[in-house]
Amino acid sequence: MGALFSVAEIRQAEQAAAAQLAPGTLMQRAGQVAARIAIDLLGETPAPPVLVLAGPGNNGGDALEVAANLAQAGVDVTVVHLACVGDPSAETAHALAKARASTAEFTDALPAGGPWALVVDGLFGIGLARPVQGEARAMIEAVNALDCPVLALDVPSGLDADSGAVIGPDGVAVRATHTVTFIGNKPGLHTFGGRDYAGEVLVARLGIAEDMLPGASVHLNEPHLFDLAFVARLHDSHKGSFGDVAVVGGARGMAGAPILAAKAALFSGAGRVYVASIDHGPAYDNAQPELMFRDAANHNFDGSTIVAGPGMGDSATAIRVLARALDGDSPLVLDADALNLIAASPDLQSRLSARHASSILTPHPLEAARLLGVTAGVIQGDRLEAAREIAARFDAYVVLKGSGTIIAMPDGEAAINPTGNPGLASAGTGDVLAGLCGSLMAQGWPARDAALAAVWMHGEAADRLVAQGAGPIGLTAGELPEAIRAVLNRMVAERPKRAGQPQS
Ligand SMILES: NC(=O)C1=CN([C@@H]2O[C@H](COP(=O)(O)OP(=O)(O)OC[C@H]3O[C@@H](n4cnc5c(N)ncnc54)[C@H](OP(=O)(O)O)[C@@H]3O)[C@@H](O)[C@H]2O)[C@@H](O)CC1
Ligand SMILES: Nc1ncnc2c1ncn2[C@@H]1O[C@H](COP(=O)(O)OP(=O)(O)O)[C@@H](O)[C@H]1O
Ligand SMILES: [K+]
Repeated sequence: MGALFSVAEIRQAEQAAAAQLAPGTLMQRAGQVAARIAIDLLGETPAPPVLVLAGPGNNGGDALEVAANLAQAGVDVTVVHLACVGDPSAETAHALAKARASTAEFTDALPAGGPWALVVDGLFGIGLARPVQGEARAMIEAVNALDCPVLALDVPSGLDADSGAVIGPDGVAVRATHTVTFIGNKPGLHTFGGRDYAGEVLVARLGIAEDMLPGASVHLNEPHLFDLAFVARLHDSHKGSFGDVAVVGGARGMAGAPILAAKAALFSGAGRVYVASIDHGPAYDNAQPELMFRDAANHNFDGSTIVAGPGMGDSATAIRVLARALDGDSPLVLDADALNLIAASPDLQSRLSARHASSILTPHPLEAARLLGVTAGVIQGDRLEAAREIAARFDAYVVLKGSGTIIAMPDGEAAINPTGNPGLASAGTGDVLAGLCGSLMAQGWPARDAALAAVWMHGEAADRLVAQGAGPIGLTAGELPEAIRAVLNRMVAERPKRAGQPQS
């Protein structure tokens, strides 16, 4: 469930399965299932014609199978086929003959006509190895200017199925409304550009048994991954039962960031929440009088889960307090300035690597780039790999934020988050996420489950706010904690009643 496979893994499974099947079977199955999806998308109204774009390789072969199937079902189909330089594969040649023999109409260039009821994108799949140029590029640009549904076969043409990056430099990719992806789901459809280019993703296994695929180390982040950590509260409990969170931050002029993190901790159930200010913070917060304010330099963090970084600055005090937090035994969430300070200091890095207690790091791509000494472009070019590398380097749980947030574990396991929306692209939402991670750990959640659940619920809360009309435009970080509270309570209520300690 929710497994994601690399292109190399898919290729291996494809070869193993093809060896046991009559030639062309997988392509024919791909064509049949995609044609059925296309017919569903067309609906029942007498539809205008469908445009099928078939590239030079086997992705084009799939498209030709779709064209033949649609034509056979009585759909009016126009095909543009980019012939390959050498000979096509036997199965593609067979699909071409079949489509040619059908009622599908072939043209050499993209017809100016339309409107199209649907475009089927079978230009390139997982075999694309260089930026799309020339005629194919012009076709992709033309398709992206249309406003009809676009069904991509396997992968939107131009997108890297491993990373979600448009294959570049200066590449283009099809913006599909739907993608039917073959054999197994792929990480690049869900992170970075993936969510924008792939649209709704449907997986067609093509009859390949699960045991032909390797055990996946990457999954979509879904609640079943962290289900056991939800526990109902016992009546006989008190504030000490649900842990203390201390948010360290709030250098001069940045007092709001730790308050957002602290508010998230409070609204997600931490028993007591402190704001430990770096630079003589406020005495109390009028809007949130439950929060307790302390001076970070003199605060005793023993027994608290620490969330360090929001608005922390880079003063000598910030560095001293961070070093103390790293050396201690408290579970730790490291965000924002805490990550920047660590990136700039080999000493803090070795303190982080040497920790025995759990650490969750929540970098956005630029903070991740500083941690690895590369550019944000390099991080985005392979988000999965970057998150895993940081996790391995610091023996920590890593949340690499952005569309399709990656959660990477120190053992190499990783997840890609499907919830959330661009309403989260505003200042302060990351502080809320850090506070939520800390709150779950303070309540006894293992770091792995805390990271997975916090990211999922943070995104789900934003999705619900958007459904209520509170975004994506103008969604504010301060609205998230209440929405997160609703998500969390619903999730606990919906699950079998289990009281006591969260389990991994
Ligand atoms: N094999 C199977 O059993 C099954 C495979 N399946 C399907 O096959 C797909 C993979 O097919 P694939 O390996 O043929 O690669 P594909 O994605 O069509 O692209 C390669 C072609 O594009 C060309 N090309 C590359 N870059 C280019 C550029 N910039 N501009 C122009 N041309 C460029 C490249 O040319 P070359 O580099 O060789 O010169 C080659 O001709 C997979 O995604 C799935 O849909 C399913 O049917 C299930 C069963
Ligand atoms: N387009 C998007 N889609 C989904 N989530 C997003 C998007 N943009 C930002 N987010 C989420 O919003 C949060 C932003 O965090 P961050 O960049 O640290 O901002 P800040 O430091 O201002 O709080 C992260 O959880 C990130 O994953
Ligand atoms: K495609």
